[in-house]
Order: sequence, then C-alpha cells, then structure tokens
Amino acid sequence: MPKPKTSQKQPIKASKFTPTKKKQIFQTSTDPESEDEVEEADSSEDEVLPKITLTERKGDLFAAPPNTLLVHACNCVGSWNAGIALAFQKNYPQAYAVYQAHCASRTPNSLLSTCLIIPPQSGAQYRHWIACLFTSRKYGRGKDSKEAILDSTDSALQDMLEQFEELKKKPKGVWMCKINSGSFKVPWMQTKKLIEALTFKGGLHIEIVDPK
Ligand SMILES: Nc1ncnc2c1ncn2[C@@H]1O[C@H](COP(=O)(O)OP(=O)(O)OC[C@H]2O[C@H](OP(=O)(O)O)[C@H](O)[C@@H]2O)[C@@H](O)[C@H]1O
Repeated sequence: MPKPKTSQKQPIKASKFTPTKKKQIFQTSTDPESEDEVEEADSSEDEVLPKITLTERKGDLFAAPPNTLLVHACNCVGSWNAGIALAFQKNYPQAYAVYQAHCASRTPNSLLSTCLIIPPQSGAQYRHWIACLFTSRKYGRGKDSKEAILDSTDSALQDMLEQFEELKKKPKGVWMCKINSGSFKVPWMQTKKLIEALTFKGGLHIEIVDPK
C-alpha cells in the first residue's frame, strides 16, 4: 500500500529558502520525494556536510567502467599534447575537439578555475565522461605557480561538483589521476589535501588511479 501523504507544506523555492550558501552544498539524490528533506537540511547554518572520500590505487585511468567520470587537469590554451592529456587526446578524439572548441571560444582568464564536463561522445571507443579542470593558464615554462595552481584547482573542483549536481543523468563513478603532479609539478599530497577538504551533500567517493 502506498503511504498516504501527511505533509501539507508546499515546496519552497531554494532561492527563497537558502539565500546565502557556500559552494559545498551538493546533493546526489535524484529522488523527488527527498526534496523537502533536502531543503530543510539546507536551512541549517551548522549542517555538517560529508567530506569527499578518496582511495588510491595502482592502475590505468582508462580501464574505468563505462560511464565513469575521468578527471584530469588541463591548461587553458586548448592543448592536450603531453602526459596523460596526450593519452586523452588519442583515446577520446571527439572529446578533444569539444575541449579545443571550448578553449577557442573563451579567454584563458575566463577558463581558469572552471571545469568542463564532456559527456561520452557517440561513436567513441570508450564510453567515459571527462572532466577537464582548468588549473593553469598555460603549460610548460609558462605554467602558473604552484600556489596559483592549487587555488585554481580548488575552484575548478567546486565548479565540477556544482555541475555534477545539476546533471540529470549522472556518471556512475568518479576516477581521477594524480592531477597536477606531473607536468604541473605540484606535489600530489598538496592537491590531495585540498580535495579531502571539499564536501558534497550526500557524499562522493573519488578513486585515484595512478600507474606508479
Ligand atoms: N594511464 C594513466 N592512468 C592514470 N594516471 C596516469 C596515466 N598516465 C599518466 N598518469 C599520471 O597522471 C598524472 C598527471 O600528470 P600529467 O603530467 O599528465 O598532468 P598534470 O596534471 O601534472 O599537468 C597537466 C598538464 O600537462 C599537460 O601539458 P604539458 O605537459 O605541460 O605540456 C597537459 O596538457 C596539461 O596541461 C601523473 O601522476 C601521471 O603519472
């Protein structure tokens, strides 16, 4: 027997109910029944949101199951020409075209600290989502300082999580390489610490996969 509805209250628009919130307010549930509960929980200033959890293991990022979101760090000039980015270019040519077009239509400054989520492309060899975190304006010698890269990574990850929340059809899991730790030369432990400080409503697990 379906449970009779007991609540008489009308749904309250989030904009009215939660005027100022930090970015770390994410919800993974797509269950419409849970919307009232979510809005009530949002109203609490003291609400403790679950931290993002990470596990690290040796492996190949591209061995992720279909519909996984693969996360990597990118420059803002439209180039995936070295490191794991080059492997992304080879494995996902259609996604590379999307990334290039995105970069070509924006300035590096406007891209920095944001994230581009590319859904699986039709006809592609691998059915993966790709998250491009714009963590440095340029690459090589022109890359940003370590401090600037960490700062941009923090904002780009928050942007990724906001977009993740908005997706109607979500990726099945999230895998990430040790972003920034190769060409961008930021010690992995510093990026890791930053990711572990992020929260996501409903919780989120990220699997860190590295070949070494
Ligand atoms: N199959 C695989 N599975 C899992 N992990 C894998 C892997 N293959 C390599 N890795 C690891 O992936 C991490 C990141 O190392 P990367 O150097 O690639 O990236 P990054 O985030 O420091 O920097 C980004 C900029 O590097 C490039 O440009 P440039 O070089 O500057 O021209 C780009 O275009 C960007 O702009 C390191 O831990 C590698 O061991």
